[in-house]
Amino acid sequence: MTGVPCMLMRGGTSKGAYFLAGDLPADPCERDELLLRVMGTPDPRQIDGIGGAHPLTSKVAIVSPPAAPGADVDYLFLQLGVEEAVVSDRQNCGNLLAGVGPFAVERGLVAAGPRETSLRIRMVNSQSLATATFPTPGGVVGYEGGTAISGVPGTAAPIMLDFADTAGSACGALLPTGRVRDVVDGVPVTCVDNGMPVVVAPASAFGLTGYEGVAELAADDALRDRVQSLRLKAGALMGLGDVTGASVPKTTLVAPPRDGGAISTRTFIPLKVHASIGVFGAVTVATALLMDGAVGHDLAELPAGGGPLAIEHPTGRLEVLVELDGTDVRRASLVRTARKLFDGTVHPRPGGLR
Ligand SMILES: O=C(O)/C=C(\CC(=O)C(=O)O)C(=O)O
Repeated sequence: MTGVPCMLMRGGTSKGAYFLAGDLPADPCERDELLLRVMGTPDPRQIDGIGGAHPLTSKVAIVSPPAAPGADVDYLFLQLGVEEAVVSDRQNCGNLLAGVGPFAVERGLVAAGPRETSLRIRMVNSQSLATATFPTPGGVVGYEGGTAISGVPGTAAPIMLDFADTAGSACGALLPTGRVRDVVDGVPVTCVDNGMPVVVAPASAFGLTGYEGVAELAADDALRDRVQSLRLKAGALMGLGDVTGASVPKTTLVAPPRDGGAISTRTFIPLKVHASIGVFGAVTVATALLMDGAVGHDLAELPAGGGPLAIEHPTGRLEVLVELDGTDVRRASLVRTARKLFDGTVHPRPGGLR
């Protein structure tokens, strides 16, 4: 194989390579090996590939016609390592999800509506459904618009994402330990999965304010070790087994809001500090905030009468609406943007990983 049709897109605050499943090897091992060569993994700079040398820019979306009724397209997300030759399908990515609808229209997998298009997307990683609604003026994807999202310069067309069945995406239950609060390594935590397995812990338990900058947190090796120890134990409690090399669970340190939002967050994915927060990460943290007794509930400023929660993060805020009925999730929704960066043929580095 010399070249593979590929579209590079920004999806929300991430960037990834989008492929039609039919353009990639059917065998998952062959496919993953090819994708590592496409991204330039393993290499801290990914200099011989199209990866951006960070987990948020070392991502792949694979889109295909639906394998079962109930969806318009299927979307498999793969997280590729940067320094390590690993490919993981153990988590969703709600940021790349934003680009899936536009990509499916661009590739002719689905017909666009005359003004906007609504697609049901099966997130194969968790077998859950998302509905994406985005502008398609004149039957073509409109990327331009007036919607700003924190962490991305400028504005673009809004992409509405709605979720109905994301609880227990990777762990099988919203509260995978069976409790709303646990104590791990002496730290009170809430282990929760509403689209992303997350360990929510108070920043104060780590001697932090929770408002530190990304560079400061990233330079703190002792903190990194404590986060790893916490997530290893919490991951086992959540039924995820040995998560040493896994991309989940994430850890989010929470503190009272200070910019008019619901909560302040600093998130580790799983050990690198996130410049903002993932989509499902934010949905999951917002879900915890709404539960009596959960870590974060007592620190949060919740809007009287419900409504969207603004999750503050190092580069702004992400607003998510989560509707709970006790510990049953009714729905979640939020807005993202996406942009086509290039469409062409990617030429992977020739075979052999090392
Ligand atoms: O947590 C991560 O690895 C980062 C993500 C994943 C994501 O989007 C999500 O949580 O839905 C991101 O910011 O893209």
